Amino acid sequence: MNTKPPVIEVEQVNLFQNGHPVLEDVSLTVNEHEFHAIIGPNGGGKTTLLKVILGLIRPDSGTVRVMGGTPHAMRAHLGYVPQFRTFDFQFPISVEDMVVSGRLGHLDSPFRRLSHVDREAADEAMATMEITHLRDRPIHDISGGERQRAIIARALAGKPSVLLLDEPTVYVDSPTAERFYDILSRLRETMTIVLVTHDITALSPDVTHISCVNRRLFTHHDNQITEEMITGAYHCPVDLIAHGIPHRVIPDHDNRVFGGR
Ligand SMILES: Nc1ncnc2c1ncn2[C@@H]1O[C@H](COP(=O)(O)OP(=O)(O)OP(=O)(O)O)[C@@H](O)[C@H]1O
Repeated sequence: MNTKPPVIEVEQVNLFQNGHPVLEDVSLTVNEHEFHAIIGPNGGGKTTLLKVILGLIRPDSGTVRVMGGTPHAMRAHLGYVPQFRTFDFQFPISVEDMVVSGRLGHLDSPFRRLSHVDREAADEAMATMEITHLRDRPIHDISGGERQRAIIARALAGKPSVLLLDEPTVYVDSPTAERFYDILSRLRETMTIVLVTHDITALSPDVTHISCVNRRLFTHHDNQITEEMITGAYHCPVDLIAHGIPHRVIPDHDNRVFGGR
């Protein structure tokens, strides 16, 4: 019998921002080695939900547990890849400097210098993300796909058990996204992956579970996007055409249905 607690357990979370509900009665369970995609429209609450899981935002009610503990106590197990646009790629550092900065959360004292253990973890992360050959290049001087792999390597340098990614494929073309998903599928052998995206056409076929969030959360316990989930979360009628990789067509919004937000 598996007695391990779920990797992530969100129970009946409600959260308001400026008096407006952003998450309403949200519950989500993610188990070890799942590749869980959270989809939903812009402004649906995807980033907020990730920040609640990370312990960066406290919900107004409900509970969040990470590997049975509080997000704060378990933060060393969490690797976070924020949205691409939050990084300043004009900053004058090399790819290696950027990746090794992912070790800073592991320094037990502000006076401890980076050790060979930190350097080795950064080397391993660069090898995993296939960017070792770029290590000395300035981050402003590499392509969008290479930058994307560098920010993920930075999260991997912390040796997380869970990798949480916010819109990781938003600035890359589809061959680059496919290569990136191959790497994520390999990573799932050693960690749990949670990915949020508004782009449901770009989802990996290796995703094991899909949830759809638009203030409320709808979960489907396999990797199919159902019409119910999309209609419930996007508040619009949707025709779904499945070809292994889910595809969808969203007709014009019906304002009578859409009026909710
Ligand atoms: N700090 C904040 N103060 C006020 N409102 C906020 C704050 N953070 C988020 N919101 C609001 O909460 C809602 C959800 O935002 P969130 O960024 O979580 O959505 P999202 O699904 O990640 O969107 P996107 O796909 O555009 O990144 C939005 O209406 C947003 O304006």
